[in-house]
Amino acid sequence: MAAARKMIVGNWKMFGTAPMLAEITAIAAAPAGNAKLAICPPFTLIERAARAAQGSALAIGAQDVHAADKGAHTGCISTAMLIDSGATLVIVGHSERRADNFETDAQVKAKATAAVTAGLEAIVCIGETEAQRDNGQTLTVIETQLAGSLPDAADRLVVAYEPVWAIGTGRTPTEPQVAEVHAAIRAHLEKRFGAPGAATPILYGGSVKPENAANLLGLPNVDGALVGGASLTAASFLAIAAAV
Ligand SMILES: O=C[C@H](O)COP(=O)(O)O
Repeated sequence: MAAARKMIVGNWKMFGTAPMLAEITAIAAAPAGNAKLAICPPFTLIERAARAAQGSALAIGAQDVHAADKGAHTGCISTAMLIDSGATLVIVGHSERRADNFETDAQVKAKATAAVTAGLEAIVCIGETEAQRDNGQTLTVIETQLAGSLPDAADRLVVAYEPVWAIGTGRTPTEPQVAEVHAAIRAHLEKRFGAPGAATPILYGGSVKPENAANLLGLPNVDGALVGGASLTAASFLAIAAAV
C-alpha cells in the first residue's frame, strides 16, 4: 500500500488563459485537507500559476517535457525550463500524446527519466483502449507499457492508470476493473523496485467527478486521481479533494 496522503492532480490540457488563474488562487486558498493537490496548466500559465500558488500547499506541474537538456528542438520545453517556471511535477505519456504512436514507450521512459533526474515528480500515464479491453488484452497492455515507459528507479515516480475509453466520456470502469488493474500495477512496481515500488503512488484517471470520487479513491491501491474536465473549476476540483 502506498501514499499516506492521496494525491489529486488536475490536468487542464489545452484549456486556460489568464482569467483561469482565479481558479488556481481559489484552490491555493482552500484548506489543504488530507490530500496533496496539484494543477498542471498549459505551459503558458505555469509561471503565473506558481506565483498564484506561492506559499500554499498547491503544487504546479506541466503536461509534457522534452527528454533532452537543451538543443535544437523547436517548440519544446526542457526540465530546467519547467523548474525555472516553478513547476515541481510533470505528466508524461498521456494517451492524448501517445495516440497513433506519436509518443512511444521508449520516448515516455526518456522523458520520465529526464524529469526525475532533474528533481521533478514524473506522473507516467498508461491505459488500454476500448478495443484492447474488449479483446481481453488490458493486463498485457498495462504490463507492456509499464515495462517500457517507467524510469529505472522509483524515485519521484507516480503512475497514473487512465483507460483511454474513460477519458472525457463520462464512462468509468467498474470498481472491480479498477481494482484489478491497480493491483497488477502494484505487483509490477513491487517486483521491479522492491519497497520503493510498494510506496509509489498509483493514480486513477478517466471521468473522475465529485460524484464518483469517494468510491474510486476508496479502492485498494488507488492513491489518488488524475482529473481532466472536473479540474477546470476550483469548485469541482476541491469537491473531489474533499472526497479523500
Ligand atoms: O489527465 C486526465 C485524464 O485524461 C482524465 O480526463 P477526464 O477527467 O476529463 O476524463
